[in-house]
Amino acid sequence: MIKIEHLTKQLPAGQKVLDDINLQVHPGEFIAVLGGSGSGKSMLLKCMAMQEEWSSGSYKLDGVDVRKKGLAGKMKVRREFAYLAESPMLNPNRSALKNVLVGTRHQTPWWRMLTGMVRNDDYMGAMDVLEKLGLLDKAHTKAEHLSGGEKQRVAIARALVHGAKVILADEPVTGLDPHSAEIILKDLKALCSTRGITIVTVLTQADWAERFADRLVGLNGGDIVFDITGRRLMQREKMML
Ligand SMILES: Nc1ncnc2c1ncn2[C@@H]1O[C@H](COP(=O)(O)OP(=O)(O)OP(=O)(O)O)[C@@H](O)[C@H]1O
Repeated sequence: MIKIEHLTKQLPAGQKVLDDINLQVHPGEFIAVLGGSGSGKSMLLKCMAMQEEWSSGSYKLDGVDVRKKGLAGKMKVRREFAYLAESPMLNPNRSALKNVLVGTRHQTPWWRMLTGMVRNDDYMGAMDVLEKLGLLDKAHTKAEHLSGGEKQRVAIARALVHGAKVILADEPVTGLDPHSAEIILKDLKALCSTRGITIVTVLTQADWAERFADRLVGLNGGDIVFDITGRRLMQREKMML
């Protein structure tokens, strides 16, 4: 379980971007983070990924306070969590398959990053995941020739192949056509139910969140203004964002 207590993120200029955030996330949950522009959604995900320093607060993963563990704690988060940026960081000159296999800096030994060498078992595992995400026919296509939605799915496949237990996805469907957006959200949802993967995702459109998420967390000005079971938002709740 992920337990965040009193997370505050203050910028050097003094502005509090996140203010006393308390959040518990259970394994296999699908949480959508909603909020207006500048409400702190991306910062929350980056703090959860430990890509941003916390100003204060405690961060426990299965009872272990990772902030107190220093570098070892950060490495645990980097190993177990995958942070998916809005535009996935793929090597444009490598195929979808190679991007999945080679992984990112924190997921892969340096020699594999350099040489791109892989073992047969890894190859089969990656093809398996690509197939499950409907990308088998794109496995050998260079990343630069993939659509935005396909790139997102390659990033999801990469996270899975490298053993992520938690996926933090920042606006994974922004800019995609409705069909591609639906495929991605269905894939993410299926990962929760079939593999017990935990998903925390920023969604800018409330209707996607209402349809797919188990829980809706609303942010405004760095505060959580609601934390409710996934359902249609009431007008009053929409006004809080
Ligand atoms: N590195 C930074 N330096 C200065 N200000 C920052 C930095 N990162 C974030 N901020 C500020 O913190 C606030 C929250 O940013 P954040 O990116 O989390 O917003 P958001 O809710 O994701 O917004 P959007 O939907 O527009 O992406 C904003 O006011 C933003 O300008």
